[in-house]
This record gives sequence, structure tokens and C-alpha cells, in this order.
Amino acid sequence: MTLAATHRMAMGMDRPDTLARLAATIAARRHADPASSWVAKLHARGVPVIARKLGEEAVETVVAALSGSREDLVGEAADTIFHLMVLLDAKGVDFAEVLAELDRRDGVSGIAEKASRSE
Ligand SMILES: N=c1c2ncn([C@@H]3O[C@H](COP(=O)(O)OP(=O)(O)OP(=O)(O)O)[C@@H](O)[C@H]3O)c2ncn1[C@@H]1O[C@H](COP(=O)(O)O)[C@@H](O)[C@H]1O
Repeated sequence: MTLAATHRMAMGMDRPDTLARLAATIAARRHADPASSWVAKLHARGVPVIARKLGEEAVETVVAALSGSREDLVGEAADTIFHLMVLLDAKGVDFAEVLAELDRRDGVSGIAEKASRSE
């Protein structure tokens, strides 16, 4: 594998459609049978349960980062992103809006942005 290809893979740039595909799957599964769909089961339980689940997955990600294996961290990070996307869908927020916000921030240093808020 070339260095450029390795870099693309490391940055996830070889999978530009992953999040868009997952967002579409989550939207499509929202009203599926809760007995066979985790997305539908979460949706049926409501936003507070989904939000709590996201919080649990975020904490599990922190624990994996501090004391778990690399594999644990990858798995918990995936769980966190997935449950964040289920929560956004349940709140009617298009994941593209989050991506657009990240694009808007591109090139704006977090240090400079924080300093501009304290002036
Ligand atoms: N990416 C995911 C995904 N990631 C995690 N999960 C589920 O999220 C649940 C997490 O619950 P728990 O934390 O209780 O499970 P756990 O982490 O194994 O248990 P603990 O270790 O916390 O005790 C598990 O049932 C996982 O299978 C997911 N379920 C679905 N998807 C995607 O959503 C699509 C639709 O799924 P369904 O709606 O289930 O058809 C799938 O095709 C996938 O693309």
C-alpha cells in the first residue's frame, strides 16, 4: 500500500459514504419492528432513553481510552457515533447539518475561537 493510500485509510477518507449511509439506514429503520431493530427499539423508548444510552457509550469510550485495548476503543467509539446519530435522527436534526457545522469550523483554531469569546 502506498503512503498516500495508508494516509487516506487512516483519515477514513476511503469511506466518505459511511456516515451518510448509516444516517439513511437509521432513518429507514426508525419505524421498523422493535423486536428486530435496535434503532426502532430505541426510537420507541424515546429521546430520554436514547440520550442516556449515548451518555453510557460516551463513558464506555472514555474508559476504553484510559484502560482498555485499542480494539475496545474502536468498538466503543463506533457505538458512541452510532448512538449520537440515532439521537440526532430522533430530534429531527439532519446529520448533514452537523457535518456542515464542522465544515464551517474548518480552519478556525480552537484557541483563537475561545479567545474571541472571552474578549
Ligand atoms: N451500527 C450499529 C450499531 N452499533 C451498535 N449497535 C447496537 O447497540 C446496542 C448497544 O447496546 P448495549 O450497550 O446494551 O450492548 P453491549 O454494548 O453489547 O452491552 P454492554 O457491554 O453495554 O452490556 C447493541 O445491541 C448493538 O448491537 C448497533 N445497532 C445497529 N447499527 C447499525 O444500524 C443498522 C440498523 O440496525 P437495526 O435497527 O438493529 O436493524 C445496522 O445495520 C447497523 O448498520
